[in-house]
Formats: sequence, structure tokens, C-alpha cells
Amino acid sequence: MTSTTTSLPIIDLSPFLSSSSTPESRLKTAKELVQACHSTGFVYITNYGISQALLDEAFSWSKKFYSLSDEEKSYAAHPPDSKLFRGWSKVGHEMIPPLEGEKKEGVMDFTLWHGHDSNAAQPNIWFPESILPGYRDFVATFYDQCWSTSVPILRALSLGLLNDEEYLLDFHSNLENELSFRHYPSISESKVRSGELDRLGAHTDFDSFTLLWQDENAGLEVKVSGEGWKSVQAVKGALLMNIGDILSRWSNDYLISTLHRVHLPPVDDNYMGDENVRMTKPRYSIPYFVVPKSDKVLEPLEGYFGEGKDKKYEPTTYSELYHNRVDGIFRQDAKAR
Ligand SMILES: O=C(O)CCC(=O)C(=O)O
Ligand SMILES: [Fe+2]
Repeated sequence: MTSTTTSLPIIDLSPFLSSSSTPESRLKTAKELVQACHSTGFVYITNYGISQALLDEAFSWSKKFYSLSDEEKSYAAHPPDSKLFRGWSKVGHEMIPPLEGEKKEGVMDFTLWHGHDSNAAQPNIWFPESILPGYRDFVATFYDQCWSTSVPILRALSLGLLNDEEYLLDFHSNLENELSFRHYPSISESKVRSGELDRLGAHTDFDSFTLLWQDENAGLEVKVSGEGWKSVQAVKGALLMNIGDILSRWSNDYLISTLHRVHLPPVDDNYMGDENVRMTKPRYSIPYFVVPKSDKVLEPLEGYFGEGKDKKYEPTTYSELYHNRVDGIFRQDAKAR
């Protein structure tokens, strides 16, 4: 059954980008953002400081990369024995570990991962400059821009949660976040409907929060409590932001890390081919995952436990949590479709 579309809260971030904003307007935005992250975990953000022209350029570089031959793309191939999110994963190389009740075989997903070039612990994998001159420079610029957008979001979350704009910011930096260019190739509608294949299996993100841009070929769905899977489409001028497991855990489950997947689009225009053998149109998306500094100790935030609320989680670090989580994502036995 095709899911219906859901409407998500829209937060105007401009008070956090303008130097002339008042403390009242910042607090109001911060409270609205935190409330949205508490109730739905997914929210649209407008006026966040990235131009449409830069986004168009990002999608255009992604399309240029995926138009290369497999041989050319392979220069940046994710090494089969690596657990780092770097390089290009061909179809079937990455799989979301099965979730109870949500398992789908044969997840289809092309991904190209990048981090910060100065992150020596997680080195980038670049193809030769001659293959796509200018690509590497663009990615560095765009990666920095994503961080520039994450800073006001961190400030807003921190102010809304703790009445302190700096607190969460101190736990994050530009060094360990991850940017990904994703390409979901055309796939048979009936095979997805029957459960034989899916595009990106149901999961929660494992970061503090994610920024996500998607093209017009819908497919993203979120699981809305009590309602089931609902489609979430791109809104021009807005980025989609969602809370990941880390901020959820950190806030003692006050903010929610919502289950989501990439499945079938609800819109006829997003398909091609004959009625009986309809195929989805190829889809592109760009997530940027904001993670805490790997060695900082994360303790449930003050005010979110006590007075009748249990402290549900022990102090830990992102690197400890991360190691358990990545097992099973990269497959050595990737099968082509
Ligand atoms: O491609 C999308 O729209 C969603 C991607 C996603 O959920 C992820 O990479 O974690
Ligand atoms: Fe995700």
C-alpha cells in the first residue's frame, strides 16, 4: 500500500543567523525546534544559510560522479574490509542491519562518503583529479558549508534544551561529521511492493542529527507513531533535519530518533515505464551526519532525568557506541541486482 504524505513542522532558523535578532526571537525558535524534535524527530528548516545555487551544484556533482563508468568510480571504492564510512559503495555493498519486523532482503543503495580532509583517523578516499576536475574542491566547500549550517542548529537545540547556547556546540566540531552523495537507481515497483527488494531499509540514524536534501523523486518515509509509514517529500527552500540516536540518548529519550527508510514514491510522476512494469525514477539525496567528538563523555543532560524520571543511560563516548553499531553494514559478498 502506498503511504500518504505527512506534514512536518517548519522552523525558520533566521533568528540564529542574523546578528540583529533579539534574545526573545532566538529563544522562541529554539523552543519550537526542540518541541518539534520531541514530537516528530523530523523537521523542515528554512532560512538556514545555504543558497539554492550551491545545492544545485552539489546535486550536479553527485550526478556527474554517478554517470562515470564503474571502472572510474572504483578508484574511490570503499575497501571491503574497512568499517569506515568513506569512498564509493556499489549496489548492495551496504546493508542496513535487519530490524525486527522491518527486514527486507536485497537493499539497493549507491553511496559515496566523504569526511573532513584533516581527519587522519578516517581518511578520505579520492579518485584522481583528472576524472572529475573540481569535484574535490567543491566537496570541501560544501562540507564546510554544511557545518556552518549545523552550528546555528546546535545553538538552537542547546538553547531550547538547556538554556545554554554553547553547551552542545562544545561537544561537536567540523572534523568527524560525514557527508554522503546517494544515488538510488531505478527499481521495479512490484519487487519493492512484494518485499523482495527495498532501496534503503528501515533504520534510525546513529548521529546527533542529520541534515538531508533530496531531489524531487520522492521515496523517503518516516514511521509516525500510531499511523505507520508516511512519505516525506522535498520542500523547495527547506532542508530536512532529523534527530539521531545520540541526541535521543543524550536527552534521555526526550528528543526522538525516528525510524525512516527509502521506499516507494507516492507520486505517479516519480515512476517511469508501463503500468504493469513500473520502475521508480532514479533518485539522488545528500545527507550530512553531525556526530559528537568521538572521545567526549556523553552523560544524560541535566534536567532530563530525576524527579520521577529514570536516568536510562550510562555515560559513554561516541567511539564506544559507534564500534558496536557499524558491524554488518558493509558486505563483502555484494550481489548485483
Ligand atoms: O536518501 C534519503 O533520503 C535518506 C537517507 C538516510 O536516511 C540515511 O542516509 O541515513
Ligand atoms: Fe537515515
